[in-house]
Amino acid sequence: MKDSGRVQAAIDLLHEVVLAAKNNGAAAERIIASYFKTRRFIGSKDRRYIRDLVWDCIRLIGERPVSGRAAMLAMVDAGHVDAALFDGSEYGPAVIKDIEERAAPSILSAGLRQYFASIILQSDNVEEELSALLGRASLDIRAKNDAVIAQKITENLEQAAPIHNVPNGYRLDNGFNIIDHDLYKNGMVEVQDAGSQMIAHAANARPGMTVLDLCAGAGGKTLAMADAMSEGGLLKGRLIAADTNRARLQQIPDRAARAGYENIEQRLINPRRELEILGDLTGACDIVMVDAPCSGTGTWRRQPEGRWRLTPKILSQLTDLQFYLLRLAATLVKPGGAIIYATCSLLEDEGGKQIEGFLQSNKNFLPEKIDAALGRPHLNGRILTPFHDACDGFFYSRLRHKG
Ligand SMILES: C[S@@+](CC[C@H](N)C(=O)[O-])C[C@H]1O[C@@H](n2cnc3c(N)ncnc32)[C@H](O)[C@@H]1O
Repeated sequence: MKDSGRVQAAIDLLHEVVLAAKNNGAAAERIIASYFKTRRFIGSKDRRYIRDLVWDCIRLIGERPVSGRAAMLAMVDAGHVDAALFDGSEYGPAVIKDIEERAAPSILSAGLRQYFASIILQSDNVEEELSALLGRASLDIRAKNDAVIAQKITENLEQAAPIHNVPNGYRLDNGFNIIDHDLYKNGMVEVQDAGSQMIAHAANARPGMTVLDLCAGAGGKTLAMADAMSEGGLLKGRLIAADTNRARLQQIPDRAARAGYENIEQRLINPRRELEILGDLTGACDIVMVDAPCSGTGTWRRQPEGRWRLTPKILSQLTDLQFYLLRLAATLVKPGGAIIYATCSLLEDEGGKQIEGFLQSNKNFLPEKIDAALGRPHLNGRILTPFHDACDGFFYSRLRHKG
């Protein structure tokens, strides 16, 4: 493939990503994968070139561009792509006109910046904090809490470096193929970002408890809590994974079986009718984990096109849902029990402000200090950021029912 053809292919892909961002469509990663799946004739070198160009371009532009071509013109303006490649050839992009709409480079839109947590906006390193949101994500794994497994990792996975201040957390080079490693296949390690691991820790789940993971997804935090609830390799107590998304929930049995936990309950719930399925747990849970749907501003390292999706309307729908889920959790937790609220977002509305609002209208709950060496305390909870903590960005809080 000529370079001009590669640039046009990247423009086509970017255009699909722009439309998906506008219409709440598929993630960029999925779009790129399916593009190449239907074009098997594109060789591996060309694929890599096109893929890198698309990701570099997405990272460069903070605000949704009008088109794939406008996005690529920003790459030209920034000196990353040679204007001569817009050569009007059969497979190449049309020659650049004097007046053409082009995107502008930025980390994020000016309108979005104001929503970030005050601890970031008022920090001496605000620019570094914001640029780190688009940095390269690491590949983190969580090992089962077991001295024998720790020894096996030292012996058989010498590439894994223990993550400072994250118990049982290890970091690998990004491209490392952990999925085919025996330690993964045998359920001794799971892929999980260090930040997510810290949130599961904060739940402080123990054997014998009744624990509900209300937004369990594919079970990342459920499995970490199963480990904390196990004795002699067996899960003791009740661990219930609930979610409104069937496809995500269906991934839990295989993952749980690999980790050796057969008795995790799964419940598919209907949005706004959750108590039809969860009613029996009313006032019965020692811990309710609310890992709520959010804007994902803390995970832009993995999904940088998330910046092109977020609108004030979407943010407001998300904060409404988060508040609703917090109130729902309050009815499910037992007197003396705790809610762990988390979002992979660094926006105040989805973090500290959300908890403030909840505590104002739920006088039965008190925020609890979280013992953790990673992150910083912030507004009745803790905040983790890619710049400060080298993990995805999160806000999390622990709320104790007064009993
Ligand atoms: C941040 S993700 C959870 C990630 C998961 N806890 C993990 O550690 O991998 C949020 C989840 O909330 C789910 N969700 C959305 N609306 C919900 C509702 N009304 N009740 C429960 N879960 C909901 C979504 O389907 C999504 O899987």
